[in-house]
Amino acid sequence: MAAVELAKGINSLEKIILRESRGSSAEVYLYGGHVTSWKNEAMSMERSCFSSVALFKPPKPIRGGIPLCFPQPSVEDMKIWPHSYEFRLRVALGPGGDLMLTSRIRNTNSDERPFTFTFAYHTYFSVSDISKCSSACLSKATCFSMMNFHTILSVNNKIYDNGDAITFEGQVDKIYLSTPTKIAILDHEKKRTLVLRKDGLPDAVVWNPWDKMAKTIPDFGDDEYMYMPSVEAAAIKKPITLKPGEEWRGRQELSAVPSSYCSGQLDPQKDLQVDVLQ
Ligand SMILES: O=P(O)(O)OC[C@H]1O[C@H](O)[C@H](O)[C@@H](O)[C@@H]1O
Repeated sequence: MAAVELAKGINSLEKIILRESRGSSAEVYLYGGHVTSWKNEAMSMERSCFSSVALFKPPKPIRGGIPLCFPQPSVEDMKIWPHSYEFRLRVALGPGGDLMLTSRIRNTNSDERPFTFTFAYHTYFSVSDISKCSSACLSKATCFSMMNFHTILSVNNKIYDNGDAITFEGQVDKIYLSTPTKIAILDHEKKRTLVLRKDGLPDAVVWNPWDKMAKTIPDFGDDEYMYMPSVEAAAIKKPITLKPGEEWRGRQELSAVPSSYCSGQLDPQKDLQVDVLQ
């Protein structure tokens, strides 16, 4: 049976647990509207993950899961972003265990002031150990002859290898502009594909601190960069401006499927129209 439960989480922070009738579940901390867990029991996999050393101590954000990157005014934040807004986050689990996040942000300034913001669903995915599996999977990954997992971008349900697929081989922090609405993360080790669909969020961020930077982040385990890359649906290049009363909507949907892509479904000749900022 589908169920929604309010429970105490780490450090007594309140969280909502969603359970879908076929066994999928998700957990959302009310602090930050932060999804910390998304599981699909049918496939016995954790789909998103949070750091083992994550702090659950406001006002610090929680490391991992799906932090919402948006001005979240504390008294200090209000000094640089002095606005009033209503933010409604809808978190839903679909019948197949898909996780759907819909954010609605409305300008509630009582004067005539518009405000401007950028936004991202800073999604940390749970993937296999890149360094441990790469050589084995190199030989298996006949479709792409890449390392054990990589990201490809797809257009209109057809999957295209971009010929220079994004691989995680070192520190990365890139913003891809005006990407297709669907991004797939292929994890050959786990033989599964994580699919991110987005709406209202034209850009995408790909981030992984890799080993050296990971050691400098207090709430990120030294080795966790190997298991939790971040691929984020975002609106960055063109900030969103809302006048009082106006509302913006940005949606991200995640699903997980067994990897079934093969070379016949790929067209390496197709180029993606993606600008890389850095
Ligand atoms: O440490 P955080 O504030 O959570 O940020 C972690 C990372 O998030 C994003 O992906 C940004 O593009 C990176 O520049 C940043 O380092």
